[in-house]
Amino acid sequence: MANTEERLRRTMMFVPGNNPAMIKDAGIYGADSIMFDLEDAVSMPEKDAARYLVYEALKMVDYGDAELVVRINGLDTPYFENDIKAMVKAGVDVIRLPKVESAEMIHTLKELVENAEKEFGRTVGETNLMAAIESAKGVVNAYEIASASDRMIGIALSAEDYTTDMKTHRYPDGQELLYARNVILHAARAAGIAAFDTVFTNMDDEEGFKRETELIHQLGFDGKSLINPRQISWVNDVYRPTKKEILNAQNVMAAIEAAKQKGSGVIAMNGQMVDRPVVMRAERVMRLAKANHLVDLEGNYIEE
Ligand SMILES: CC(=O)SCCNC(=O)CCNC(=O)[C@H](O)C(C)(C)COP(=O)(O)OP(=O)(O)OC[C@H]1O[C@@H](n2cnc3c(N)ncnc32)[C@H](O)[C@@H]1OP(=O)(O)O
Ligand SMILES: O=C([O-])CC(=O)C(=O)O
Ligand SMILES: [Mg+2]
Repeated sequence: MANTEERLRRTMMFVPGNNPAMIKDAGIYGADSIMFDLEDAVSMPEKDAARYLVYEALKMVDYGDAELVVRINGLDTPYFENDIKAMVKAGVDVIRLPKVESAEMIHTLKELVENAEKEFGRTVGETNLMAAIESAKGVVNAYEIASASDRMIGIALSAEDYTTDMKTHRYPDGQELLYARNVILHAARAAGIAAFDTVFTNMDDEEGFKRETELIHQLGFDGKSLINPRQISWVNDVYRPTKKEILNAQNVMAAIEAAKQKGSGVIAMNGQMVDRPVVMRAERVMRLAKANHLVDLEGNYIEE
């Protein structure tokens, strides 16, 4: 299973695959993952041009440390096979398949990706996969989808299509998404991969966006799909650990190190038991602290 703790994936920003200016500058905003879209942001007559544009960008543009994801067209379209070939040839990090409803769809994707890796001389196994779940059937089959391949790094809720399938729409309190969010989270965690929340389409509603992000952060999502660069800092604000959380994490790491010296995996700290799960949470806080430049290279808190 891919190790989802290797990298932070708080922000996965959609970039329309037919927009050269947005594609060129997509790296400057600091998204953890940049997701070029060949699917619903691109109209039918532009599919081939968008594929070519994204292929060239993947090969030519320096996006720094960002993870590079491409949302290809669905398996029910005439485009996905060419999408897979071009993106694998260009060396994309992750292929995101939309509208996934079964493990078989991931098996098909995996086979085509593997064939393309062989055809274009890439290392077999280097292309990671993820699935967007956009229907009732996808939610019901979330665990079999999440565990369908050891290339899977995550599953994402796609609430625009999902609420359409459910014959509802999106409400400010998100009640209509609660079941799907919980199922997707449990499926991802049970499979040992990442869980991503859906896009928030009103770009000017900072308050509503932050309310939704606080909810998905509380539930345990790794991050969120975004449509606009201004949403990146709003997510990072919610995911940024506080000074108190960082200092506590440092104390936990020091306490468990002291316990290890004495040959124990558990120790008491200020009346609280510190064991493996507490240490794993502390490690995640420290990763977030580093990503937010709140600690120096030795892990010491940097006072503002
Ligand atoms: C349901 C779904 O399937 S959602 C996924 C598919 N949808 C998408 O991919 C849409 C992604 N988002 C966008 O295309 C755009 O944000 C829009 C069209 C919604 C709004 O665009 P704008 O009105 O230009 O937004 P805004 O004024 O905030 O843009 C500010 C800057 O950020 C850039 N920008 C905006 N959105 C993006 C983006 N998603 N990726 C990269 N750059 C972006 C703009 O080009 C602009 O750059 P500039 O200052 O150099 O000119
Ligand atoms: O993945 C997303 O959040 C965007 C999307 O396709 C949807 O909501 O249907
Ligand atoms: Mg969709």
